[in-house]
Amino acid sequence: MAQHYYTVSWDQLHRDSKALAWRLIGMRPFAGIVAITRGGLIPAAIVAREMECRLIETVSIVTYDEEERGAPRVTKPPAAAGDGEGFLIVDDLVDTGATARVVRGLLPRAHFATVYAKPAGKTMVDTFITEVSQDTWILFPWDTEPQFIAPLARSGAA
Ligand SMILES: O=P(O)(O)OC[C@H]1O[C@H](OP(=O)(O)OP(=O)(O)O)[C@H](O)[C@@H]1O
Ligand SMILES: Nc1nc2[nH]cnc2c(=O)[nH]1
Ligand SMILES: [Mg+2]
Repeated sequence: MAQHYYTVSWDQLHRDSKALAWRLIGMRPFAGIVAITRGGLIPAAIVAREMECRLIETVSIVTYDEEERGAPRVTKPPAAAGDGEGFLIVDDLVDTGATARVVRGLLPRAHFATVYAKPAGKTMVDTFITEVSQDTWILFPWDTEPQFIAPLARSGAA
């Protein structure tokens, strides 16, 4: 179980994904983007919009069940990205790097970008925006919803 949680709002995800696009835009024109589903879908859409890229491919890979890690399982390989030459891979985050290792094996020549990164996996990606500690679990807006919190005075703090 994670020691800390880092909650990312829709606004923040949009800002951080745009920052990723800023970082990538000068690198080279990419022929297309490969989104790693599901987590990479929304960051990939934001990056694609900023880079005016209209060719989006997907690779589907399942590594976690909530916070429980398993062996990465490819449920749909990328169909039209060859060996990755000229393509940009986008995922929401790299944690241990296990998912990235498998996708790099499928698309060895692609540029790999994530919005968030943890220390154990960050060397697996070429570009990322924000680093969090290894014992932090990132909570994305699609995994959360606002809820009522009791006033401090009722919590025994006063
Ligand atoms: O670096 P790793 O330790 O491999 O972890 C990173 C991967 O884990 C999450 O995917 P997940 O397997 O939860 O599937 P999802 O994208 O469908 O939520 C996340 O979206 C990354 O793809
Ligand atoms: N939502 C989420 N999925 C993950 N998969 C691997 N690490 C994480 C994380 O920190 N947050
Ligand atoms: Mg994922």
